[in-house]
Amino acid sequence: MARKFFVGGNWKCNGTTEEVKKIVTILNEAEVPSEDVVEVVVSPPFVFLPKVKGILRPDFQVAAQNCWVRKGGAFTGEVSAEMLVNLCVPWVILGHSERRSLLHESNEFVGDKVAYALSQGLKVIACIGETLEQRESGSTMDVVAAQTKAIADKVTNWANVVLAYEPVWAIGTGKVATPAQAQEVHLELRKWLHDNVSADVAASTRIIYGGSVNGANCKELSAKPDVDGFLVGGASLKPEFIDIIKSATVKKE
Ligand SMILES: O=C(CO)COP(=O)(O)O
Repeated sequence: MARKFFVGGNWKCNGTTEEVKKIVTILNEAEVPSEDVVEVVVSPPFVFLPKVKGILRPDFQVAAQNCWVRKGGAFTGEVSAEMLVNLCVPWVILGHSERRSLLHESNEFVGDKVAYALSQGLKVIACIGETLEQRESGSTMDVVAAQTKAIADKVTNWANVVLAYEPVWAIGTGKVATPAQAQEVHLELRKWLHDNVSADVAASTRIIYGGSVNGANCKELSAKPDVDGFLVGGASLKPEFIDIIKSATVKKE
């Protein structure tokens, strides 16, 4: 089954009303491949979501950067999956490494969040990835397999899940994984899905790469057979995000 290229823009905790307008204007004026070729999802901070959704071109979608693990209620400061559904926000990013490390979100907590968000009808960009220390000690695959297993243990239907492999050492560092490094982990993850979930899920689930992706390095990465798109941080706030979207048409090796 062909996997449609997916490009996510994670704006993280950035932007003012003015900057948000500017970014959306750039996106809206860009000529990019059609929705049949590439799925584009931008993820502003919660407070800008309704605004961005209201002015963004209809062929692009929005994602929240997080949501609460269960039904909303007395959880000060949290935003529930139900609220996102109510606002017609179709996607949510869960398990980002910044939340795993800074806010101590465990594999199990992320797995619960993914399952709950899916149960409410959201589509999920689920993030996994190893630290530099883990890579250097040779445990990359063990780490990403454990993170994926915590999700797989709670999820039965993978149709609305995109798996984002984001090595922590590559995030915001300018130190992008080589295309060979990304391909190696993506292929291993696909094998893991094949052996532990199903052949269908392995073949159809999009595995996207994140970590210092920019307009210059995206083409080489997107040529790799198991790189089904990107989750972009810093460069998603700049005009080069358009070049990254366009890398959807790069021929696979
Ligand atoms: O964390 C990321 C996307 O979620 C990647 O961030 P950078 O592209 O800024 O390295």
